[in-house]
Amino acid sequence: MVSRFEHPAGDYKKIFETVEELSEPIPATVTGRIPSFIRGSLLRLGPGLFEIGSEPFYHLFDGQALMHKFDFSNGQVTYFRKFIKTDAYVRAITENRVVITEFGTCAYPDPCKNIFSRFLSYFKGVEVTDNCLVNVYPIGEDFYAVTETNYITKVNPDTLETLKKVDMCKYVNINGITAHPHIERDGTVYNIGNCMGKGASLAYNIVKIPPTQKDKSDPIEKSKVVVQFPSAERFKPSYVHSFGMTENHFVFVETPVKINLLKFLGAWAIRGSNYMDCFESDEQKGTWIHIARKDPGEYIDYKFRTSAMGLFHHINCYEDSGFIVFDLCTWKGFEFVYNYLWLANLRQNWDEIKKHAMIAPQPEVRRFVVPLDPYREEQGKNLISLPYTTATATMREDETIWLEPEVLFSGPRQAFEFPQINYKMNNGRNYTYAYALGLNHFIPDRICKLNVRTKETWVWQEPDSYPSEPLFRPTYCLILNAKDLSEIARAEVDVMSPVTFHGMYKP
Ligand SMILES: CCCCCCCCCCCCCCCC(=O)OC/C=C(C)/C=C/C=C(C)/C=C/C1=C(C)CCCC1(C)C
Ligand SMILES: [Fe+2]
Repeated sequence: MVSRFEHPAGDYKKIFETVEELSEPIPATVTGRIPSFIRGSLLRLGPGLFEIGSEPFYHLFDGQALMHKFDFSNGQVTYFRKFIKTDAYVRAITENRVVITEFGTCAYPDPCKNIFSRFLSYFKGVEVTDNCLVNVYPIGEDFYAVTETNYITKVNPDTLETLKKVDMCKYVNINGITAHPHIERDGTVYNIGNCMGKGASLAYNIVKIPPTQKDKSDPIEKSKVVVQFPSAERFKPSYVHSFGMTENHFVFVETPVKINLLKFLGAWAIRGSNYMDCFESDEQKGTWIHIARKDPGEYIDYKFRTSAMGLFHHINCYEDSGFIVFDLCTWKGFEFVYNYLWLANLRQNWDEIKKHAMIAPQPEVRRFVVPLDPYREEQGKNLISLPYTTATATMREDETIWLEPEVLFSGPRQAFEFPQINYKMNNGRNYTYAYALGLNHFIPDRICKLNVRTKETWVWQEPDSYPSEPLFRPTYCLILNAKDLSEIARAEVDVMSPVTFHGMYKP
C-alpha cells in the first residue's frame, strides 16, 4: 500500500493554487462506460481561493470554501463548481483583504480605518469563521457545507447556491461541531462538539438532529444534546475531528492535542492570533478513550487509556460479543499533525517535502478493542477474548484499563487517510473493507483498499495524479471497481481543480 512514485517535478503544488468558479456546468469527456446505476451527484469541498489581494492564506485549512459537483446521468457527466458565499468569502472579496481570521491566518484590522477604531476592533473579540471548506452532509431534506465551528451553511446541492448561515449555538450547547457526523438510515444525524458547561467546566457533547419532520419544520430546531463526555482537563479540551458510533454506543477518543482555552479567550482577542496558536500538545497525558450508551444516552465511566496519538478519522467501529472494536487512522506521538500542513511546506520541492515528513508524526492504522464489562477479570490479565485480534486491554492497579492496539497497516510516511467504508451497509457493524486516500509524505498520490480482517491491500495509482477522495489533475472523476480498484471509467474536464477534503455522493 506504499506509493510507487516519487514526485520530483513537484506537480502536486498545483492542488494548492487558486482557481475560478464556473458560471455553468461543463461537459466531461468520458472514457470507459459509466455504470447505469450511477445517477446522481458527487459533491466535494475544499479550499479554492488561497490569497485575497496581496494577502495570502497560510494554512491548508484557510483557503475559501469551493464546492465541486460531478453530475452523472445516463452515462454522461458534467462538472460544476462555485465558491460558497460565506461571510468570510463575501467580506474578503468586498474589502480585498482577509477580514475574518481563519485556522492559521490572522485577519488584521482595516488599515483604512483611523487608529482609534483599529484599537477598538482589537477588543471587540474575534469573529468566528464560517468558511465551510471541510465537508457537506444532509440534515432532513437540506444540505449543509460545514467546517468545525458553530456555523454551518445551507446550500442548494443542484445549483450550488448559498442559501443561509445557521448558528448551531442557537440550538444546542456547543462551541464548535465536527464535520464528520454519523447519519442513520432514517436521516437522524449524530455529531460531537466541544462545549463550555456550567461553571466554565469543559465537556464534549453528542448532539442529535432528528430526520425530516412530518410538519415540514426544520429538524435543526429540534436538535438536542443526548450525552456528555467529561474533559480530562479543566481548561484544555482536546481537539476533536470525528467520533465512532456502533449500534448501541458512542466512542470518543480524547487525544493529547489540546486547545488552550486561556490562550483562546485571552491572547486571541487582544493581539493578532489565530486558531493554530491556541493548540498545545500534552506529552504526559497519553490518550483517553471514552464510551457512552446511545439510547438512552449515558456516559460509561471506565478509564480506558492508551499511548499518545494524533487522530482525525475513525474508520469504523462495532460491537462483538461484549466488546467494542474500533479502527482508527492514527498518527504516532503527541505532536499536532496540523503543524506540518502550512501551505509554504506543502508547496516545497519534493526533497524538502520528504525531509519535512521525516520529522513529522508517523501514520498507522490501528485496531483497538474495549471490553464492555472490564471489571469481571483480575488485574494484569488481557481482557480481550476475541479470537481474531491481537489488540489487548489490561486492568492496572489504579483501575485504569490500558489498551494496546493491533496494527492493521503501517508504512513509514505512507498514510492511509481520509478513510471511507460502505457506510450504509457497514457503519457500526463488523466489516471487512476500508478505502482511503494514500498520502506519500503528506502528498495525496493514490487510492488504497484494506481488508481489515486479513490486512490484504490494493492500490490504484497513476503518475502525476493527485487524488483527494478522489479528484485529479487535469480534473477527472474516476470510477473504480471496489473489488480490486481496477478502472471502470473516467470523466475528464479541461480545468484544474485544487485539493478537496471530504464530500458525499447524492443519489
Ligand atoms: C486531501 C489531501 C490533503 C493533503 C495533505 C493532507 C495531509 C493530512 C494529514 C492528516 C489528516 C488530516 C485530516 C484533516 C482533514 C480536514 O478536513 O481538516 C479541516 C479542519 C478544519 C478546517 C478545522 C477548523 C476548525 C476550527 C476553525 C475550530 C475552531 C475552534 C477551536 C479551535 C476551539 C473551540 C472553538 C472553535 C471555534 C470551534
Ligand atoms: Fe476529516
